[in-house]
Amino acid sequence: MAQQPLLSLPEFQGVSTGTLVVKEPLNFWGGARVKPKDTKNSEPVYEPATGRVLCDMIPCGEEEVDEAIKSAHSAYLKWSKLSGMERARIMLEAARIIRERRDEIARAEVANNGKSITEAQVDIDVAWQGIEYYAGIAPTLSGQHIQLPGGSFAYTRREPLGVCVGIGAWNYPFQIAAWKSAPAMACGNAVVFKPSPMTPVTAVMLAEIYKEAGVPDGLFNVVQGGAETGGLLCQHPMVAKVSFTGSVPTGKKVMEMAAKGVKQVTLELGGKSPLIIFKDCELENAIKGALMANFLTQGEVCCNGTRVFVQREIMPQFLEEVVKRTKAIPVGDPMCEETRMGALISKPHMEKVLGFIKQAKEQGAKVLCGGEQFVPNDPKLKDGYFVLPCVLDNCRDDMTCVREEIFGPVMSVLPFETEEEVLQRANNTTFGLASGVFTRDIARAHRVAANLEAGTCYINNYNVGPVEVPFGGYKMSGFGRENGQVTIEYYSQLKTVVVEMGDVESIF
Ligand SMILES: NC(=O)C1=CN([C@@H]2O[C@H](COP(=O)(O)OP(=O)(O)OC[C@H]3O[C@@H](n4cnc5c(N)ncnc54)[C@H](O)[C@@H]3O)[C@@H](O)[C@H]2O)C=CC1
Ligand SMILES: C[N+](C)(C)CCCC(=O)O
Repeated sequence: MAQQPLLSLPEFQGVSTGTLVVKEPLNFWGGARVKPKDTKNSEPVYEPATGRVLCDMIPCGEEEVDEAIKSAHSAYLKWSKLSGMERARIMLEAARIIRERRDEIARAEVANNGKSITEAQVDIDVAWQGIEYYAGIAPTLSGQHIQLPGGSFAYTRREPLGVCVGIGAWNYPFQIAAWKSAPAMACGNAVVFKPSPMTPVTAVMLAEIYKEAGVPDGLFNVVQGGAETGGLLCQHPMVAKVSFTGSVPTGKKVMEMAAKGVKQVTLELGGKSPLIIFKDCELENAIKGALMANFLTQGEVCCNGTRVFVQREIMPQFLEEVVKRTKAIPVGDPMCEETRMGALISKPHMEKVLGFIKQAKEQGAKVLCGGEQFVPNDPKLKDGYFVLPCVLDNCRDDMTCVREEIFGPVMSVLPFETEEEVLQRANNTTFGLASGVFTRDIARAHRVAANLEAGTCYINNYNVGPVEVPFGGYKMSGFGRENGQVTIEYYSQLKTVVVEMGDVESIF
């Protein structure tokens, strides 16, 4: 039965805040959208900017997860036989279609996630760039030839793993689906992706685009659901690998479940990253860097530099300027081009973030700006989950706002005196996702980068994420990498073939 592609439905065109209603099924396997079998556990999905119900998320059960995985496996058998050039051609076509439909996808993302359209467009660009990048790598995958005595030799083959599961978070729904599927597919794997139950809308768009580009049916599948569905995926015997983005506690559970089946795991977990600003920095850039490190996607970014260490001598100028610019961030309707900060993902999450700010005040922090719920004048936004971006002064290292991941628009500022002291304080955390340093002293910049315990260190910038560059954590922020050439290692395995050219020399 021919299905109309979801993207061509009128409901996805010219979407503005408060207008999108998604009725189509959001599961996808065997090359088509699939209606859920049992709707009894359905959960409402909200539009963060309005608090309105956007659609229902109907979780997949055991039978459906099994169907999706089997469909992935049959596609894997075909896809893995193609040459890298053949896979690349299809992936490049998918990247092209995403570019062409950037606006529709970005609008759907904004309706479901609440981030500003300006940011969502960049996210979609980064998604197609990831697919394009791994399309470029696919034809280069190769093994090694090793000469042995007597004319014998060995060679290695870089082979796919099989069916890979991706489990995504709600902060970058489309981009995470692309970042996980692109390297997996370039290596010849098939993918079953489960988005966060709060952002089920855009992953199925990616599935339809891959289909349109020409992947075999079943190569990229979407199953909706929460913890239970995620658990079924991690424990399924036909799954070879799980790549997870989310919180540390859930990451641990995923790792435990995967361990039972000796499945490979990539974990992209949370952070509480330090950004260190020395007095010899170019202050204008450091201020811009601090804003970029804290306020993208309403602060809901795993690698945000939320502990901003500022050398004492420049603290007054830094605070004055950062507060002025934070107050000037236009918060409101995320579909408007001028908006720079939209709504948090959910009401409970907004309350959690406001709770962190309240606790920070109780522990002695001073709110220099923001930190309150915001109700825009536009009546359709009155039930949205908006929080004004917040700068906290008088912070100490032992405060909850400095130790725990808030995942909201909250910057904690901490003074420091010396390089040695700030390095020790910056590393005094169980997380290790990212870090940043602003200084004009080249030697200091590289010394600090070498001594920070984090998977990424930005020198004189923050939160730039080119797809050519590996991204991932140290310590409890996870392991494995996304993006960059190295990620091929995490989606493939090496087979050694040993070839005897003479007779077998047996000792028996
Ligand atoms: N590192 C990052 O990028 C992110 C970090 N977070 C942090 O996590 C907090 C909670 O956010 P959540 O979305 O609830 O994160 P979460 O870690 O609970 O969920 C992430 C994904 O894992 C799935 N999941 C949940 N339990 C599972 C289980 N037992 N087995 C398999 N899959 C499971 C979820 O359905 C979702 O798709 C946030 O407030 C934030 O601090 C959240 C999202 C992204
Ligand atoms: C795109 N960038 C670099 C801001 C962060 C993406 C990582 C994430 O939070 O999932």
